[in-house]
Amino acid sequence: MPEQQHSSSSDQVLPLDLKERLVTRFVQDAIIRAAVDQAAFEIHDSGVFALFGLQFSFLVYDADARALFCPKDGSVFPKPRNLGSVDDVAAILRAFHTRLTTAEPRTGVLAADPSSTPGSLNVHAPAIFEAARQGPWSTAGMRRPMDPFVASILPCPVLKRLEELTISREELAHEPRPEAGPLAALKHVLERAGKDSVFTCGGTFRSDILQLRFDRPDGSPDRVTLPVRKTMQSDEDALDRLLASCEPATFGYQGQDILDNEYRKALKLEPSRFCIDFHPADHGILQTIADTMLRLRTGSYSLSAVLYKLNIYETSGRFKAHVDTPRSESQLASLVICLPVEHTGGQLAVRHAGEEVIYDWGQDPGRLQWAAFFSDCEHEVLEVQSGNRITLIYNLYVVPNEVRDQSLDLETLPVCRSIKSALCDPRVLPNGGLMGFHCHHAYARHRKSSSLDVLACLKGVDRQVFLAFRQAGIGVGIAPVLSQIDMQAMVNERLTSGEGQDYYYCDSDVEDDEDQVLKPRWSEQFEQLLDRVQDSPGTFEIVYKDVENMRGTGFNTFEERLTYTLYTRRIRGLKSSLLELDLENAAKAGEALGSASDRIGLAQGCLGNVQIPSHEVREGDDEEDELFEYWPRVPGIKWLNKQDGRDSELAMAYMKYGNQSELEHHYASIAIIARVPPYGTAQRPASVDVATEAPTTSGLDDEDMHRRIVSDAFDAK
Ligand SMILES: O=C(O)CCC(=O)C(=O)O
Ligand SMILES: [Fe+2]
Repeated sequence: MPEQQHSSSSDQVLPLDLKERLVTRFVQDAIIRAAVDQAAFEIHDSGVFALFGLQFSFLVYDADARALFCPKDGSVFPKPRNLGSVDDVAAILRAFHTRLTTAEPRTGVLAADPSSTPGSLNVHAPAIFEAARQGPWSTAGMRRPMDPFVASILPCPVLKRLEELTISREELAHEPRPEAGPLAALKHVLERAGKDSVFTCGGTFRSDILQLRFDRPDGSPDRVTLPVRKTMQSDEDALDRLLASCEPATFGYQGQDILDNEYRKALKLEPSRFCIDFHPADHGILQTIADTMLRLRTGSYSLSAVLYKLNIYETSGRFKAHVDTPRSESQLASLVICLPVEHTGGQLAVRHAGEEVIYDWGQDPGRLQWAAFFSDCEHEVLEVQSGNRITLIYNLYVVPNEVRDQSLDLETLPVCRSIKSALCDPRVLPNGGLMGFHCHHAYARHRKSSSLDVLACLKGVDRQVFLAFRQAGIGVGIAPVLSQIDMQAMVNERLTSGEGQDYYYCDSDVEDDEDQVLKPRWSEQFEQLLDRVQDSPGTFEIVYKDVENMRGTGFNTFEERLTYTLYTRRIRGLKSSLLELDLENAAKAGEALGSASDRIGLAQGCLGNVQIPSHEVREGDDEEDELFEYWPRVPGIKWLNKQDGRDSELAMAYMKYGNQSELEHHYASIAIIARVPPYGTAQRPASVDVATEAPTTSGLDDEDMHRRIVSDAFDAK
């Protein structure tokens, strides 16, 4: 947004006493937390807030002067550079206050006039305005009543945004101190990129008159013209006949089709029983989705839309929170097109990682309106208040045209720059090793086999991370992981069931083969393991540290934590798949996932059907040896983020509430694993200039290097 709009003549001028109140209160309470690259916010009981902009050369800090992240150069430093004390902050805020003159009427953002702010506090409101505009937002969930005046000048979008971004004093007190060290900046960028990544987008357009043809229950053809002309009784009658031709819509609950009006009150028509003279590709919708949600240009892939259902929600219709059942591994997103039929209510809420976007289509019944979202995102149709909400549902599949994303300018992505600069840092994995990133999205997997083209299907920030490593010439693959909740459940189960269960092999192929099923008794097992581990001190330290690091994660005893570590290492270590990964190109990466799936198995849904490569167990081998081989020698993967956020979503538990009962495909949590060569070797980037050409992969062909990295990774010294 151009800057001159901040001070447009329609802006409201704040009364002085409010300004005083705002600022006095604010300064008194000045615990201002560094935000990332857009704004820092603070809301107080009175609804007072402040915004700080993009151009901070320093960051405001709390009284404890914790480590800060500086968005300008990505550095993280333990103490503020430019600020001495809270008083300094207060002085700057006072200067800001004198210039706090306007409220942008549409967004309600209070703005300082950028031209008159002191250089040290160069508030760049456009970015803030942009963030605030990204609505629509709802005020649901507001924690505190707003000052009435502030409320009157702040429409919902900003309230919601501020509410989301606000960090209360209490929360701040409990926040872990920001991590220092060479990877801190990268971790921060990744965290933010995950939060900022677009998981849904929508739009609206005026369409021609549409003809929706459908089969009546007796099979005879019929049709309705849209938009329904209010004055035409024949249109209304046709709509009634359409309603009468639909069936009640079920939903999938734990593998069964359930009809439950409390959960889903809707009518549906199968695509075999209707057709419409409209296709989303004709209106540029697919292109917009590809541009916005994938940020990749065409050429490397296409999106294809396959009509899935027609849904009708009459008054009081709804569909509570669910995650769409994936129809194939290449299903990337779901598209909802709202047909021009009058209704109110029935908003579509789409959620991911704590963010929510609401589409309210009742306002403009003359237009076609649409929303797309990544299929692993939870969504919900709120209750329809009046009229009929009629939607077409499409599944969006990705169809790769060629393997590489040649058209992507990676240097435009902060994630790519940060990964590159971390790789150039000699302190980061100086001897090489594995670096891991837990994907923000879940991915559809086929239960039995996988032919997934990983790159084509990666979503949002996950895609950026994968590409960034590859662009830097680093071998990178993906691996299935179990969620912490799954692990917790499994660990508890194992610990409480006296008899060990078939926990090493749950693969139905090997289930019946008694010889291949290990049935340890945990305590003895642990003791033996510990003995073994303690014999090799280097290894023990690594493992012990990992186990200890899990304090506070819900695993209370050492034994629980060790069990967890054992599991996760066995899954995440992925010894055999990583050894065989040859991931210079995406096609191979696709294969690698497939083979990883065959050999390692997957954490399936929330119940964690853990499989261990059956071919790895040679008959007659000592079980202890097997165990030892899998576990203690695998040193830790350097994780760039925590595996969090998704556990609380329905994504992993969609098998509880899907839009369909069939479970051929399921969502799996996956991680991106990069094999980082030792610092100083030719295969490791040494300069932060991000190459814009296609990556050189010659380094990765170096067999010796490959072996060395892998053996470094697995044979702890
Ligand atoms: O009709 C809608 O807006 C969404 C329907 C939906 O989520 C589904 O059919 O799975
Ligand atoms: Fe759905």
